[in-house]
Amino acid sequence: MTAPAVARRLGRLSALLMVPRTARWVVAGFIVLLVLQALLVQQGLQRLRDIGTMFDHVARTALPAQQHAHEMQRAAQARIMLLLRMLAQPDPFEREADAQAFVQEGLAFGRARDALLALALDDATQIQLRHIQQQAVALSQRQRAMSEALLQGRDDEARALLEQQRLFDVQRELVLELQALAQRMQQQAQADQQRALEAQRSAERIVLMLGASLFALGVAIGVAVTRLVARAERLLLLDKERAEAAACRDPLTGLYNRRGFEQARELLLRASPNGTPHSLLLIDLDHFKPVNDTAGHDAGDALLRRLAQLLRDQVRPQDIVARLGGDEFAVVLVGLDAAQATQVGQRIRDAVADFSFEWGGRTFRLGTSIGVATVLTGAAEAAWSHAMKAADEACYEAKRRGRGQVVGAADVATPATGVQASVA
Ligand SMILES: Nc1nc2c(ncn2[C@@H]2O[C@H](COP(=O)(O)OP(=O)(O)OP(=O)(O)O)[C@@H](O)[C@H]2O)c(=O)[nH]1
Repeated sequence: MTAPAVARRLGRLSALLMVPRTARWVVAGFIVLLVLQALLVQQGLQRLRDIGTMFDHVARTALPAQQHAHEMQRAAQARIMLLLRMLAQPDPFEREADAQAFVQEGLAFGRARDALLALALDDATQIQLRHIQQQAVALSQRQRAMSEALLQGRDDEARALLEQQRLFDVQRELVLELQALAQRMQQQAQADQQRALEAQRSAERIVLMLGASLFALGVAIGVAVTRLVARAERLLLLDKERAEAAACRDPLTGLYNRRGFEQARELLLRASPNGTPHSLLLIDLDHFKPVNDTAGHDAGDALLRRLAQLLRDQVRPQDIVARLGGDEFAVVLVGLDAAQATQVGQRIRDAVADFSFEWGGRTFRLGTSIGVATVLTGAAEAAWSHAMKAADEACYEAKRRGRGQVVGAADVATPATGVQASVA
Protein backbone atom coordinates (compact mmCIF):
# COMPACT_ATOMS: atom_id res chain seq x y z
CA MET A 1 0.00 0.00 0.00
CA THR A 2 1.32 3.49 -0.86
CA ALA A 3 1.98 6.17 1.78
CA PRO A 4 -0.97 8.39 0.73
CA ALA A 5 -3.29 5.35 0.82
CA VAL A 6 -2.12 4.56 4.36
CA ALA A 7 -2.67 8.22 5.33
CA ARG A 8 -6.20 8.12 3.85
CA ARG A 9 -7.07 4.95 5.75
CA LEU A 10 -5.73 6.31 9.03
CA GLY A 11 -7.56 9.58 8.41
CA ARG A 12 -10.83 7.66 7.97
CA LEU A 13 -10.08 5.59 11.05
CA SER A 14 -9.37 8.67 13.18
CA ALA A 15 -12.58 10.28 11.84
CA LEU A 16 -14.49 7.17 12.89
CA LEU A 17 -12.92 7.38 16.32
CA MET A 18 -14.05 11.02 16.51
CA VAL A 19 -10.48 12.27 16.66
CA PRO A 20 -10.48 16.07 16.25
CA ARG A 21 -9.10 17.65 13.06
CA THR A 22 -5.83 18.80 14.60
CA ALA A 23 -5.24 15.30 15.92
CA ARG A 24 -5.77 13.98 12.40
CA TRP A 25 -3.07 16.34 11.20
CA VAL A 26 -0.80 14.99 13.92
CA VAL A 27 -1.52 11.41 12.82
CA ALA A 28 -0.79 12.41 9.20
CA GLY A 29 2.41 14.09 10.38
CA PHE A 30 3.51 10.91 12.14
CA ILE A 31 2.88 8.94 8.97
CA VAL A 32 4.98 11.38 6.96
CA LEU A 33 7.65 11.08 9.64
CA LEU A 34 7.64 7.29 9.33
CA VAL A 35 7.72 7.44 5.53
CA LEU A 36 10.64 9.88 5.66
CA GLN A 37 12.45 7.64 8.10
CA ALA A 38 11.96 4.63 5.83
CA LEU A 39 13.18 6.73 2.89
CA LEU A 40 16.21 7.83 4.86
CA VAL A 41 17.14 4.26 5.73
CA GLN A 42 16.52 3.03 2.16
CA GLN A 43 18.45 5.89 0.57
CA GLY A 44 21.26 5.60 3.09
CA LEU A 45 21.64 1.86 2.46
CA GLN A 46 21.46 2.32 -1.32
CA ARG A 47 24.14 5.01 -1.30
CA LEU A 48 26.35 2.94 0.98
CA ARG A 49 26.05 0.01 -1.42
CA ASP A 50 26.90 2.26 -4.39
CA ILE A 51 29.91 3.74 -2.64
CA GLY A 52 31.06 0.26 -1.59
CA THR A 53 30.81 -0.93 -5.22
CA MET A 54 32.79 2.05 -6.46
CA PHE A 55 35.59 1.69 -3.92
CA ASP A 56 35.60 -2.05 -4.57
CA HIS A 57 36.08 -1.34 -8.28
CA VAL A 58 38.94 1.03 -7.50
CA ALA A 59 40.59 -1.53 -5.20
CA ARG A 60 40.04 -4.60 -7.40
CA THR A 61 40.45 -3.20 -10.89
CA ALA A 62 41.67 0.37 -11.34
CA LEU A 63 44.64 0.27 -8.95
CA PRO A 64 45.89 -3.26 -9.90
CA ALA A 65 45.51 -2.38 -13.61
CA GLN A 66 47.68 0.66 -13.06
CA GLN A 67 50.30 -1.48 -11.23
CA HIS A 68 50.32 -4.17 -13.94
CA ALA A 69 50.74 -1.57 -16.68
CA HIS A 70 53.70 -0.09 -14.82
CA GLU A 71 55.18 -3.54 -14.33
CA MET A 72 54.93 -4.30 -18.09
CA GLN A 73 56.60 -1.00 -18.85
CA ARG A 74 59.38 -1.67 -16.36
CA ALA A 75 60.01 -5.23 -17.62
CA ALA A 76 60.13 -4.09 -21.27
CA GLN A 77 62.68 -1.40 -20.41
CA ALA A 78 64.72 -3.83 -18.30
CA ARG A 79 64.90 -6.33 -21.19
CA ILE A 80 66.44 -3.87 -23.65
CA MET A 81 68.85 -2.62 -20.99
CA LEU A 82 69.99 -6.22 -20.35
CA LEU A 83 70.58 -6.79 -24.08
CA LEU A 84 72.68 -3.65 -24.31
CA ARG A 85 74.71 -4.70 -21.27
CA MET A 86 75.34 -8.16 -22.79
CA LEU A 87 76.58 -6.45 -25.93
CA ALA A 88 78.87 -4.20 -23.94
CA GLN A 89 80.62 -6.90 -21.86
CA PRO A 90 82.71 -9.69 -23.35
CA ASP A 91 82.68 -11.98 -20.27
CA PRO A 92 80.55 -15.01 -21.24
CA PHE A 93 79.56 -15.69 -17.60
CA GLU A 94 78.27 -12.18 -17.15
CA ARG A 95 76.44 -12.51 -20.47
CA GLU A 96 74.91 -15.79 -19.28
CA ALA A 97 73.65 -14.15 -16.08
CA ASP A 98 72.18 -11.22 -18.04
CA ALA A 99 70.58 -13.66 -20.50
CA GLN A 100 68.85 -15.41 -17.60
CA ALA A 101 67.72 -12.06 -16.19
CA PHE A 102 66.46 -11.20 -19.69
CA VAL A 103 64.33 -14.38 -19.68
CA GLN A 104 63.05 -13.59 -16.15
CA GLU A 105 61.99 -10.07 -17.18
CA GLY A 106 60.16 -11.59 -20.16
CA LEU A 107 58.26 -13.85 -17.75
CA ALA A 108 57.50 -10.87 -15.47
CA PHE A 109 56.16 -8.97 -18.49
CA GLY A 110 53.97 -11.95 -19.41
CA ARG A 111 52.64 -12.31 -15.85
CA ALA A 112 51.74 -8.60 -15.60
CA ARG A 113 50.06 -8.77 -19.03
CA ASP A 114 48.04 -11.89 -18.05
CA ALA A 115 47.00 -10.27 -14.78
CA LEU A 116 45.94 -7.14 -16.64
CA LEU A 117 43.93 -9.19 -19.15
CA ALA A 118 42.19 -11.02 -16.29
CA LEU A 119 40.76 -7.72 -15.00
CA ALA A 120 37.39 -6.39 -16.15
CA LEU A 121 38.72 -3.76 -18.54
CA ASP A 122 36.73 -1.51 -20.82
CA ASP A 123 36.74 -2.12 -24.59
CA ALA A 124 39.16 0.70 -25.47
CA THR A 125 41.73 -0.58 -22.97
CA GLN A 126 41.39 -4.14 -24.24
CA ILE A 127 42.00 -2.99 -27.84
CA GLN A 128 45.02 -1.00 -26.73
CA LEU A 129 46.32 -3.96 -24.76
CA ARG A 130 45.95 -6.33 -27.72
CA HIS A 131 47.92 -3.94 -29.90
CA ILE A 132 50.68 -3.75 -27.26
CA GLN A 133 50.69 -7.53 -27.07
CA GLN A 134 51.27 -7.84 -30.83
CA GLN A 135 54.11 -5.34 -30.68
CA ALA A 136 55.62 -7.12 -27.66
CA VAL A 137 55.53 -10.56 -29.39
CA ALA A 138 57.26 -9.21 -32.52
CA LEU A 139 59.87 -7.40 -30.45
CA SER A 140 60.46 -10.37 -28.18
CA GLN A 141 61.31 -12.68 -31.13
CA ARG A 142 63.95 -10.24 -32.37
CA GLN A 143 65.31 -9.67 -28.89
CA ARG A 144 65.60 -13.42 -28.31
CA ALA A 145 67.53 -13.79 -31.62
CA MET A 146 69.91 -11.04 -30.50
CA SER A 147 70.34 -12.67 -27.09
CA GLU A 148 71.14 -16.07 -28.74
CA ALA A 149 73.78 -14.41 -30.96
CA LEU A 150 75.41 -12.70 -28.01
CA LEU A 151 75.52 -15.93 -25.95
CA GLN A 152 77.25 -17.66 -28.80
CA GLY A 153 79.76 -14.82 -29.22
CA ARG A 154 78.40 -13.64 -32.55
CA ASP A 155 78.56 -9.99 -31.56
CA ASP A 156 78.60 -8.60 -35.09
CA GLU A 157 75.43 -10.48 -35.93
CA ALA A 158 73.85 -9.16 -32.74
CA ARG A 159 74.83 -5.58 -33.59
CA ALA A 160 73.46 -6.00 -37.11
CA LEU A 161 70.18 -7.32 -35.67
CA LEU A 162 70.01 -4.34 -33.38
CA GLU A 163 70.38 -1.89 -36.21
CA GLN A 164 68.58 -3.69 -39.05
CA GLN A 165 65.56 -4.66 -37.01
CA ARG A 166 65.28 -1.17 -35.48
CA LEU A 167 65.04 -2.79 -32.07
CA PHE A 168 65.48 0.52 -30.27
CA ASP A 169 62.71 2.24 -32.23
CA VAL A 170 60.28 -0.61 -31.78
CA GLN A 171 61.24 -0.78 -28.12
CA ARG A 172 60.62 2.98 -27.69
CA GLU A 173 57.22 2.67 -29.35
CA LEU A 174 56.31 -0.19 -27.05
CA VAL A 175 57.42 1.68 -23.97
CA LEU A 176 55.52 4.78 -25.07
CA GLU A 177 52.42 2.71 -25.61
CA LEU A 178 52.84 1.06 -22.22
CA GLN A 179 53.28 4.50 -20.66
CA ALA A 180 50.05 5.62 -22.29
CA LEU A 181 48.34 2.49 -20.95
CA ALA A 182 49.67 3.08 -17.45
CA GLN A 183 48.58 6.70 -17.64
CA ARG A 184 45.14 5.68 -18.83
CA MET A 185 44.84 3.19 -15.95
CA GLN A 186 45.92 5.88 -13.50
CA GLN A 187 43.34 8.35 -14.86
CA GLN A 188 40.65 5.71 -14.61
CA ALA A 189 41.60 4.92 -11.05
CA GLN A 190 41.52 8.62 -10.17
CA ALA A 191 38.17 9.11 -11.92
CA ASP A 192 36.71 6.11 -10.10
CA GLN A 193 38.00 7.40 -6.79
CA GLN A 194 36.55 10.84 -7.53
CA ARG A 195 33.16 9.36 -8.39
CA ALA A 196 33.15 7.33 -5.19
CA LEU A 197 34.00 10.44 -3.15
CA GLU A 198 31.28 12.46 -4.85
CA ALA A 199 28.77 9.69 -4.21
CA GLN A 200 29.86 9.70 -0.57
CA ARG A 201 29.38 13.50 -0.30
CA SER A 202 26.01 13.32 -2.02
CA ALA A 203 24.95 10.55 0.38
CA GLU A 204 26.05 12.74 3.31
CA ARG A 205 24.02 15.65 1.94
CA ILE A 206 20.90 13.51 1.45
CA VAL A 207 21.18 11.99 4.92
CA LEU A 208 21.71 15.45 6.43
CA MET A 209 18.76 16.97 4.56
CA LEU A 210 16.44 14.11 5.39
CA GLY A 211 17.68 14.11 8.97
CA ALA A 212 17.03 17.86 9.27
CA SER A 213 13.55 17.44 7.75
CA LEU A 214 12.83 14.62 10.16
CA PHE A 215 14.01 16.74 13.06
CA ALA A 216 11.91 19.74 11.95
CA LEU A 217 8.87 17.53 11.42
CA GLY A 218 9.38 15.86 14.78
CA VAL A 219 9.58 19.26 16.48
CA ALA A 220 6.47 20.46 14.62
CA ILE A 221 4.55 17.35 15.63
CA GLY A 222 5.77 17.69 19.21
CA VAL A 223 4.59 21.32 19.32
CA ALA A 224 1.25 20.39 17.71
CA VAL A 225 0.71 17.54 20.18
CA THR A 226 1.63 19.77 23.12
CA ARG A 227 -0.75 22.48 21.91
CA LEU A 228 -3.45 19.94 21.27
CA VAL A 229 -3.14 18.48 24.73
CA ALA A 230 -2.99 21.95 26.32
CA ARG A 231 -6.09 23.02 24.33
CA ALA A 232 -7.94 19.85 25.26
CA GLU A 233 -7.04 20.42 28.90
CA ARG A 234 -8.19 24.05 28.75
CA LEU A 235 -11.49 23.03 27.14
CA LEU A 236 -12.01 20.30 29.70
CA LEU A 237 -11.33 22.75 32.50
CA LEU A 238 -13.64 25.31 30.94
CA ASP A 239 -16.37 22.69 30.52
CA LYS A 240 -15.89 21.62 34.10
CA GLU A 241 -16.06 25.18 35.34
CA ARG A 242 -19.12 25.89 33.21
CA ALA A 243 -20.82 22.71 34.43
CA GLU A 244 -20.00 23.58 38.03
CA ALA A 245 -21.21 27.15 37.56
CA ALA A 246 -24.39 25.91 35.85
CA ALA A 247 -25.00 23.47 38.68
CA CYS A 248 -24.97 26.41 41.10
CA ARG A 249 -27.32 28.66 39.14
CA ASP A 250 -31.08 28.84 38.73
CA PRO A 251 -31.64 28.63 34.96
CA LEU A 252 -34.77 30.81 35.01
CA THR A 253 -33.46 33.85 36.89
CA GLY A 254 -29.68 33.41 36.77
CA LEU A 255 -29.55 33.78 40.57
CA TYR A 256 -27.83 31.20 42.76
CA ASN A 257 -29.86 28.06 43.33
CA ARG A 258 -29.93 26.33 46.70
CA ARG A 259 -26.60 24.59 46.07
CA GLY A 260 -24.89 27.79 44.89
CA PHE A 261 -26.39 29.65 47.80
CA GLU A 262 -24.94 27.13 50.29
CA GLN A 263 -21.51 27.30 48.66
CA ALA A 264 -21.49 31.10 48.57
CA ARG A 265 -22.51 31.51 52.18
CA GLU A 266 -19.93 28.88 53.24
CA LEU A 267 -17.22 30.88 51.51
CA LEU A 268 -18.51 34.05 53.12
CA LEU A 269 -18.49 32.59 56.61
CA ARG A 270 -14.96 31.20 56.13
CA ALA A 271 -13.64 34.51 54.81
CA SER A 272 -15.19 36.77 57.49
CA PRO A 273 -13.48 37.59 60.78
CA ASN A 274 -15.04 35.97 63.86
CA GLY A 275 -17.93 37.86 65.35
CA THR A 276 -18.99 39.53 62.09
CA PRO A 277 -22.78 39.49 61.79
CA HIS A 278 -24.45 38.38 58.56
CA SER A 279 -28.18 38.45 58.09
CA LEU A 280 -30.45 36.15 56.18
CA LEU A 281 -33.70 37.18 54.52
CA LEU A 282 -36.11 34.46 53.44
CA ILE A 283 -38.51 36.04 50.95
CA ASP A 284 -41.70 34.34 49.78
CA LEU A 285 -43.99 36.02 47.24
CA ASP A 286 -47.59 36.55 48.24
CA HIS A 287 -50.29 35.42 45.88
CA PHE A 288 -48.01 34.43 43.08
CA LYS A 289 -50.10 31.42 42.12
CA PRO A 290 -52.97 33.52 40.64
CA VAL A 291 -50.52 34.99 38.09
CA ASN A 292 -49.84 31.49 36.78
CA ASP A 293 -53.45 30.56 36.95
CA THR A 294 -54.80 33.60 35.17
CA ALA A 295 -52.01 34.68 32.81
CA GLY A 296 -50.20 31.37 32.34
CA HIS A 297 -46.91 29.84 33.31
CA ASP A 298 -44.92 32.00 30.88
CA ALA A 299 -46.20 35.10 32.58
CA GLY A 300 -45.24 33.60 35.95
CA ASP A 301 -41.75 32.91 34.62
CA ALA A 302 -41.36 36.43 33.29
CA LEU A 303 -42.52 37.86 36.60
CA LEU A 304 -40.06 35.69 38.53
CA ARG A 305 -37.24 36.97 36.28
CA ARG A 306 -38.24 40.61 36.80
CA LEU A 307 -38.51 40.18 40.58
CA ALA A 308 -35.12 38.47 40.66
CA GLN A 309 -33.64 41.55 39.01
CA LEU A 310 -35.50 43.80 41.43
CA LEU A 311 -34.03 41.88 44.36
CA ARG A 312 -30.52 42.23 42.95
CA ASP A 313 -31.07 45.96 42.50
CA GLN A 314 -32.16 46.34 46.11
CA VAL A 315 -29.01 44.92 47.65
CA ARG A 316 -25.25 45.50 47.28
CA PRO A 317 -23.03 43.56 44.89
CA GLN A 318 -21.39 41.63 47.72
CA ASP A 319 -24.74 40.37 49.06
CA ILE A 320 -25.78 36.86 48.08
CA VAL A 321 -29.14 36.52 46.30
CA ALA A 322 -30.67 33.13 45.51
CA ARG A 323 -33.87 31.54 44.34
CA LEU A 324 -34.40 28.54 46.59
CA GLY A 325 -37.34 27.21 44.57
CA GLY A 326 -40.84 28.16 43.34
CA ASP A 327 -41.52 31.73 44.48
CA GLU A 328 -39.11 31.57 47.41
CA PHE A 329 -35.92 33.67 47.48
CA ALA A 330 -33.10 34.11 50.00
CA VAL A 331 -30.67 36.97 50.55
CA VAL A 332 -27.56 37.03 52.72
CA LEU A 333 -26.77 40.59 53.70
CA VAL A 334 -23.05 40.61 54.28
CA GLY A 335 -21.92 42.29 57.47
CA LEU A 336 -25.39 43.55 58.44
CA ASP A 337 -26.87 42.95 61.86
CA ALA A 338 -30.50 42.14 62.54
CA ALA A 339 -31.71 45.73 62.74
CA GLN A 340 -30.00 46.74 59.51
CA ALA A 341 -31.23 43.58 57.79
CA THR A 342 -34.78 44.30 58.87
CA GLN A 343 -34.54 47.70 57.23
CA VAL A 344 -33.31 46.14 54.01
CA GLY A 345 -36.13 43.57 54.25
CA GLN A 346 -38.68 46.37 54.56
CA ARG A 347 -37.16 48.19 51.64
CA ILE A 348 -37.48 45.06 49.54
CA ARG A 349 -41.03 44.49 50.64
CA ASP A 350 -41.96 48.07 49.68
CA ALA A 351 -40.15 47.87 46.35
CA VAL A 352 -42.03 44.68 45.43
CA ALA A 353 -45.30 46.21 46.56
CA ASP A 354 -44.65 49.24 44.33
CA PHE A 355 -43.76 47.05 41.40
CA SER A 356 -46.44 46.33 38.83
CA PHE A 357 -46.22 43.63 36.21
CA GLU A 358 -47.95 43.98 32.84
CA TRP A 359 -48.92 40.88 30.88
CA GLY A 360 -51.53 40.37 28.18
CA GLY A 361 -53.16 43.73 28.91
CA ARG A 362 -53.44 42.96 32.59
CA THR A 363 -51.55 44.42 35.53
CA PHE A 364 -50.39 42.35 38.48
CA ARG A 365 -49.17 43.54 41.85
CA LEU A 366 -47.56 41.26 44.41
CA GLY A 367 -46.54 41.36 48.04
CA THR A 368 -43.78 39.60 49.93
CA SER A 369 -43.49 37.91 53.29
CA ILE A 370 -39.99 38.09 54.71
CA GLY A 371 -38.34 36.30 57.62
CA VAL A 372 -35.09 37.67 59.06
CA ALA A 373 -32.35 35.93 61.08
CA THR A 374 -28.77 36.91 61.81
CA VAL A 375 -25.67 34.75 62.34
CA LEU A 376 -22.34 35.71 63.87
CA THR A 377 -19.33 34.20 62.14
CA GLY A 378 -17.31 31.89 64.35
CA ALA A 379 -20.47 30.39 65.82
CA ALA A 380 -21.03 26.64 65.51
CA GLU A 381 -21.82 25.33 62.01
CA ALA A 382 -25.25 24.32 63.29
CA ALA A 383 -26.00 28.03 63.89
CA TRP A 384 -26.47 28.50 60.16
CA SER A 385 -29.10 25.79 59.81
CA HIS A 386 -30.77 27.16 62.93
CA ALA A 387 -30.80 30.60 61.28
CA MET A 388 -32.31 29.13 58.11
CA LYS A 389 -34.96 27.40 60.14
CA ALA A 390 -35.61 30.53 62.20
CA ALA A 391 -35.90 32.74 59.09
CA ASP A 392 -38.25 30.17 57.55
CA GLU A 393 -40.43 30.16 60.62
CA ALA A 394 -40.37 33.98 60.70
CA CYS A 395 -41.46 34.04 57.07
CA TYR A 396 -44.26 31.63 57.84
CA GLU A 397 -45.25 33.89 60.73
CA ALA A 398 -45.30 36.85 58.29
CA LYS A 399 -47.75 34.91 56.11
CA ARG A 400 -49.79 34.02 59.08
CA ARG A 401 -50.00 37.66 60.16
CA GLY A 402 -51.60 38.54 56.85
CA ARG A 403 -48.63 38.72 54.42
CA GLY A 404 -46.64 41.81 53.33
CA GLN A 405 -44.71 41.63 56.64
CA VAL A 406 -41.06 41.50 57.68
CA VAL A 407 -40.73 39.29 60.77
CA GLY A 408 -37.62 38.69 62.86
CA ALA A 409 -36.67 35.28 64.25
CA ALA A 410 -37.06 36.62 67.84
CA ASP A 411 -40.75 37.02 67.27
CA VAL A 412 -41.11 33.38 66.52
CA ALA A 413 -39.05 31.41 69.04
CA THR A 414 -35.96 31.62 71.24
CA PRO A 415 -33.03 31.83 68.87
CA ALA A 416 -30.31 29.16 68.96
CA THR A 417 -26.74 29.94 69.96
CA GLY A 418 -25.12 32.29 67.43
CA VAL A 419 -28.48 33.37 65.96
CA GLN A 420 -29.51 36.93 66.62
CA ALA A 421 -33.10 37.92 66.63
CA SER A 422 -34.48 40.76 64.61
CA VAL A 423 -37.46 42.93 65.31
CA ALA A 424 -39.98 43.80 62.64
N1 LIG B 1 -44.30 30.27 36.47
C1 LIG B 1 -43.72 29.53 37.40
N2 LIG B 1 -44.41 29.12 38.48
C2 LIG B 1 -43.76 28.39 39.43
C3 LIG B 1 -42.44 28.00 39.32
N3 LIG B 1 -42.12 27.29 40.43
C4 LIG B 1 -43.20 27.23 41.20
N4 LIG B 1 -44.21 27.90 40.62
C5 LIG B 1 -45.55 28.11 41.09
O1 LIG B 1 -45.48 28.98 42.21
C6 LIG B 1 -46.60 28.74 43.03
C7 LIG B 1 -46.08 28.69 44.47
O2 LIG B 1 -47.09 28.29 45.30
P1 LIG B 1 -47.60 29.15 46.52
O3 LIG B 1 -46.43 29.71 47.24
O4 LIG B 1 -48.55 28.30 47.26
O5 LIG B 1 -48.39 30.26 45.79
P2 LIG B 1 -48.79 31.69 46.41
O6 LIG B 1 -49.94 32.10 45.57
O7 LIG B 1 -47.65 32.59 46.40
O8 LIG B 1 -49.21 31.38 47.87
P3 LIG B 1 -48.79 32.15 49.16
O9 LIG B 1 -47.35 32.06 49.28
O10 LIG B 1 -49.47 31.44 50.23
O11 LIG B 1 -49.24 33.55 48.98
C8 LIG B 1 -47.20 27.42 42.53
O12 LIG B 1 -48.35 27.69 41.79
C9 LIG B 1 -46.18 26.83 41.61
O13 LIG B 1 -46.73 26.11 40.54
C10 LIG B 1 -41.75 28.42 38.14
O14 LIG B 1 -40.57 28.13 37.95
N5 LIG B 1 -42.43 29.16 37.23
